[in-house]
Amino acid sequence: MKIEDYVLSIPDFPEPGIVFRDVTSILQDADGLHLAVDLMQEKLEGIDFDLVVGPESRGFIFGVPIAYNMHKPFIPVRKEGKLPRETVSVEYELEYGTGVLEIHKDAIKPGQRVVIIDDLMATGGTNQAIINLVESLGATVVKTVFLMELKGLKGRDKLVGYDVESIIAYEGK
Ligand SMILES: O=P(O)(O)OC[C@H]1O[C@H](OP(=O)(O)OP(=O)(O)O)[C@H](O)[C@@H]1O
Ligand SMILES: Nc1ncnc2[nH]cnc12
Repeated sequence: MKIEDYVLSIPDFPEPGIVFRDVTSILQDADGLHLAVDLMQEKLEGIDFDLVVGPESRGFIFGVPIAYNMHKPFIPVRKEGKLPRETVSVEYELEYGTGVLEIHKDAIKPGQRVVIIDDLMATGGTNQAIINLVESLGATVVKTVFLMELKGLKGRDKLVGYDVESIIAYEGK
């Protein structure tokens, strides 16, 4: 089976007009999970990087196995108020809502080369916010790998000049 065959699309979730691309339908199949991690990890072959950053919560699902396989640290980006030590934070907008993302200040050092892993790009707001966090700590984002991308939401317009790849690209929203 191809990776896109594992994804169930749920209309009008979590609100009318959104077609939800359900990553859990990949995860609940052992072959789907392997294929997703392997295909995303392949996109990092030949890339020189120091650590993987992934956002709560679906970014954790793929970020951790890829970091583990490639023997790199994994740095979580979390929603407001969850991290126990000193953080830097940024406001961001989502396809449905707004919020604040935070990262531990001591987790990334100036000059480090960072890869961002997440399940899906919608508006690109989350990725842009993570780039802001990483750059505010003096580090560089060398690549982002998404499993899925909703091209109709034009997230790449926010990420001009950055190396962004996805495994499955949906034409619409
Ligand atoms: O490109 P964007 O418009 O920023 O949207 C994409 C983000 O939205 C989803 O996470 P969400 O914030 O819904 O949190 P979750 O992973 O905990 O469900 C998804 O996992 C991405 O991180
Ligand atoms: N349409 C969508 N499907 C799955 N996750 C999302 N996160 C933001 N938009 C989404």
